Amino acid sequence: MYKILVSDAISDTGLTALYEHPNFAVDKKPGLPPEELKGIIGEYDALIVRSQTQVTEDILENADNLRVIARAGVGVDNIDIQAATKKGIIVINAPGANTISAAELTMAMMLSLARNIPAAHASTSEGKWERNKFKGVEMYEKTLGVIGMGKIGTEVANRALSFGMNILGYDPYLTEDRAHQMGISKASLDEIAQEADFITVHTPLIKETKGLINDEYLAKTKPGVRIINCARGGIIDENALVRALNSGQVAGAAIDVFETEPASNTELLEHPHVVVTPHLGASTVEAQEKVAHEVSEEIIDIFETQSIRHAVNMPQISGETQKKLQPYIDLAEQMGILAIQLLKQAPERVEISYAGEIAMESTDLLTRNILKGILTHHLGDTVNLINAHHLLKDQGVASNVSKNPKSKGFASYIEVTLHRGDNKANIGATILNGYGARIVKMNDYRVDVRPESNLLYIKHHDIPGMIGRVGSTLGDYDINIGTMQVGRADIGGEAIMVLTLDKKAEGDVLVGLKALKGLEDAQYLELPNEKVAVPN
Ligand SMILES: NC(=O)C1=CN([C@@H]2O[C@H](COP(=O)(O)OP(=O)(O)OC[C@H]3O[C@@H](n4cnc5c(N)ncnc54)[C@H](O)[C@@H]3O)[C@@H](O)[C@H]2O)C=CC1
Ligand SMILES: O=C(O)C(=O)COP(=O)(O)O
Repeated sequence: MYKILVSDAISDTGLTALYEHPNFAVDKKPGLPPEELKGIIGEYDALIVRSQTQVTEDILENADNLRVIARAGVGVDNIDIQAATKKGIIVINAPGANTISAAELTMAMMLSLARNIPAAHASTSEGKWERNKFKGVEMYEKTLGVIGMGKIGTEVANRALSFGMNILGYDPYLTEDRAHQMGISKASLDEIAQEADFITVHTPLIKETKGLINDEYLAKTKPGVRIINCARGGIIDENALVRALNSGQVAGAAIDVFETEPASNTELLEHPHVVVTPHLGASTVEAQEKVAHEVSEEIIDIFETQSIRHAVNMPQISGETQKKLQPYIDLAEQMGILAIQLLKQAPERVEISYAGEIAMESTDLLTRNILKGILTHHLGDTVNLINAHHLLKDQGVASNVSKNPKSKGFASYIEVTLHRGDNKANIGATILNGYGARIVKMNDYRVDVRPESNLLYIKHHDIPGMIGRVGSTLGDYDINIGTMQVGRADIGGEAIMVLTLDKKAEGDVLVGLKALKGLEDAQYLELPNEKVAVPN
């Protein structure tokens, strides 16, 4: 039974899949003080939050069983991702599920600003009739600057186009082509400052966007500009905004999100030209059901089938790339497992190279699988795909990944080399069309071995009778040989043998082999059964 803690107000309807699943038990405890959360987090396998719960490093210190933190929404700035990654905890979110709601709130805020609706409402409900005081402006033919043309920014731009606005979009990923297709203009931040009558921000809160709209930027804006923030508090410097509102440089601002929440900057909150809401962008029936439903389904998938779709601390790969990488995923981990056994000690340096078609794909997931295979040997089950890079660095191991789209004879080829001092071990592998995974290089010798559960690696001198002696020794121990491969550099020189066996070859068997004339070393290499694909 997996225990799930829901620590913010999340839609029960959206959580139905978890409530009804026999393998999951859900505890709903919204509004827990941090110390209480820290006290109980150790009991849980997954945590579901919105923006309120602050998932800090301190709280995660006690999260010994936690495998997943799910953000029922988009922004993950309330979660210490680095601390979660270090502990191997997957952080997922529900991108897209609240896009429409956030875009619609942005339009509502823009209209409220343009037509002074909240102030007019307050005055009218007090019995006043101040028709002149609340004269507004049209949005038609005005210029809207959209900073951050992601999912929400795009929906806002589309809606604003239908109001007859000219749209200037700024986003590091916005291309001329896409802007053209959408019927908007790609612009710089400065161009937006100079030309926009309304500016709305839709970026995440990250180092680059913190204080993006500050005194300096506001000084460059068109006098009388109106500013909207339905993204994250902190993208706009609140005190700078108050100064610009007081000077009249900014005619009005509509703010849904604040530097600290609940909001406490009274100068901003009480300003007559400001419209404020308490972080309501995603607060609709539809968005709340969708975000809760999405994270519930994904949590079930992660625990039941190990499939992850929206991890924030894992490489995001497209379905197409996933299909291409799939055959290599198990092979990558097998290569790591074999390479570390071959090296017989912890590596100081890991080199991974991708050649051919595979080098043209996004290979981070494969690298993580290789590193997981290597690190698990000494660090055990604490290693997973999330923390593999981190743990490698923590262990002081240098790593280098190189990619060369030119292949070395195979359509795709991966090589892993581990170094420690003068010692080195390497494994090269490929997927042969129609034949599956093959190890084609071991310690610089060419071989052709299917990765199977029981492998025997033998270093010997290239002298007559070697194969026979090894075969009969294994026979003495009742060990059947599946396949046998011999590789040698020069006739009569050093050589290797790689055998696939029907069972383990440990202890006495290795002692017996090592006693054979001409045999230098014998190593049993094991691949856990569950990591070995059914032979084809
Ligand atoms: N008020 C609310 O309740 C809600 C707020 N949000 C917030 O809205 C924001 C946007 O969400 P989505 O559109 O879903 O995310 P998204 O990831 O689809 O879009 C974000 C865009 O910002 C761009 N960006 C990053 N750095 C930038 C920079 N320095 N300058 C310009 N653009 C930059 C990215 O390239 C990306 O296209 C997030 O901060 C999210 O947390 C989302 C939902 C509800
Ligand atoms: O999804 C987001 O980024 C939001 O800001 C929504 O926050 P909430 O889930 O309403 O606390």
